[in-house]
Parts: sequence; structure tokens; C-alpha cells
Amino acid sequence: MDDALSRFAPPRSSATALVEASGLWLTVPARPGTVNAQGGLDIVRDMSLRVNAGESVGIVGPSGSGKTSLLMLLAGLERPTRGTVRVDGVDLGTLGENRLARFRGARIGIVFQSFHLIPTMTALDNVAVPLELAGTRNAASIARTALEQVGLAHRMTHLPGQLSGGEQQRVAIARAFAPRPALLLADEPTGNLDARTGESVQALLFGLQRDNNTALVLITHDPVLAGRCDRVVEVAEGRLRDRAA
Ligand SMILES: Nc1ncnc2c1ncn2[C@@H]1O[C@H](COP(=O)(O)OP(=O)(O)OP(=O)(O)O)[C@@H](O)[C@H]1O
Repeated sequence: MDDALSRFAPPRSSATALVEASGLWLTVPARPGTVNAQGGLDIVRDMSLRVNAGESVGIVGPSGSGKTSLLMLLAGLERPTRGTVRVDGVDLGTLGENRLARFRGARIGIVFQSFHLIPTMTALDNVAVPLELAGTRNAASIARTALEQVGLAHRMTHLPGQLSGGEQQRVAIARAFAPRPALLLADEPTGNLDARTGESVQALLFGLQRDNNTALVLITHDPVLAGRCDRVVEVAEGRLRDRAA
């Protein structure tokens, strides 16, 4: 970690949640007929969530209920209209865009349903380039190790289009874990994969999460995948409610 990022080095203690989202609202300009009293549409309504270091939390709920919006807020990819998100002791709302992007690169990994790899870059570059951009020394060697860990030692020089869906998601997982983030956010990570491939990607994800003591917040429609998490919370109409795992 370079000097600029070491400022974010966490005072990690078991007493403090790794993620502390408090009173989150996300309001967007409304479509006709869906307005709140102020003339906006409330997508996220007063959500609060704590996630401890190393804990896995499944997020379930109907389509359109606000799951992805919550994940975007936790990643700092959306700014809440009201409320705060603290990750690793840092209030994301206090960071400008550049520092927020650097913080995210160092502390938060994200895995999407549709992989989001850069199609013109090899598997190795898809993992190494974000590390280089973050100023990480030995980026190529860290990326190689990350790809070996996800079983892709033999696919490093392939482009995403030359890889299967499962292999592409493994590259995305290697990219997400390579900076050793404290928090991994995953949005339907097996949603585009067949059942068997999805199972092996699930095993990989939870294995890396356990080995690195990474907190995991995972959106899924798959009850089996949700059931692998330490805890499941349900989103309904923009609100959160806890339920037994
Ligand atoms: N920027 C935006 N502007 C307007 N509406 C939005 C915006 N982002 C999300 N929405 C709406 O907010 C609601 C919640 O969307 P979100 O993607 O968070 O739901 P979700 O629970 O993840 O759904 P799915 O399971 O289908 O992915 C949806 O009705 C969506 O259309």
C-alpha cells in the first residue's frame, strides 16, 4: 500500500463494525404517480446495516426492491440523499471523488453479475491494471498469484471473449480479491452461470472470503446461496428487515 492509501489504514477492532450504514435514504427524481411529499421517488428508505469484519450477509428481496441501490451506496458509487456509510472507520461522505475512488480500490472489491471485464485486455491485465493504477508495487506478480488462486494459471493471456462465463467470473473474483479488500460486495455473482459452474464459483467466493477474513455483502435471488451466508436480510419496497439465516 502506498503512502496515500496508508492514511486509510484501519483501526480495526472487534468492537467496531466494518460497515456501518445508518439511516440511508436514496431519493431520485420521480416518475409521475410515484412521488413523495417533496416530489421525489424514495428508492432506499431509512436503511441501516452493520456488518462485522469477516461476516457474510445475504441480501434478498423482490426485483426492484432496492438491493442494488443499497450495494451502490455501500460501495460509494451512489451518494445517499440522507444518512451515512462508514467502511473501515471512514465516512464515505467526507471523501471527494478521487479519494473515494482510491479508498474503494484499496478497501472494497465488487463482483457483478455480468463480470464487467475489459474485453480488449487479457485476464492478467484485467487484474493487474487496476492494481497498477492504485500505485501497487509488483502488480503483475500479485495479479498472477490471484489468478492462480482462482484456478486460472493456464488462462492468463486469454481475452475475456476467449473464456467461458465461469472463467470470466473467476477473473472478476481474482480482480476483486487481489488488493485484499476488507469488504467484498457481490451483486448476483452466479446469476449468469449454469447451476454447476455457479456452485464452483460460490465455493471459490466463500473460500476466499473465509481465508482473507473479508466481509461479504451478497445480493442473490438464490435461496441456497443466501443460506450460505452468516445472516440474511430482506429488502422490501426500499426498506430492510432482518430474518433468520
Ligand atoms: N437512478 C435511478 N433513477 C430512477 N429510478 C431508479 C434509479 N436506480 C434505481 N431505480 C429504481 O429503483 C428501484 C430499485 O432498483 P434496484 O436496482 O435497487 O432494485 P433491485 O432490488 O436490485 O432489483 P433486481 O433484483 O431486479 O436487480 C427500481 O424500481 C428501479 O427502477
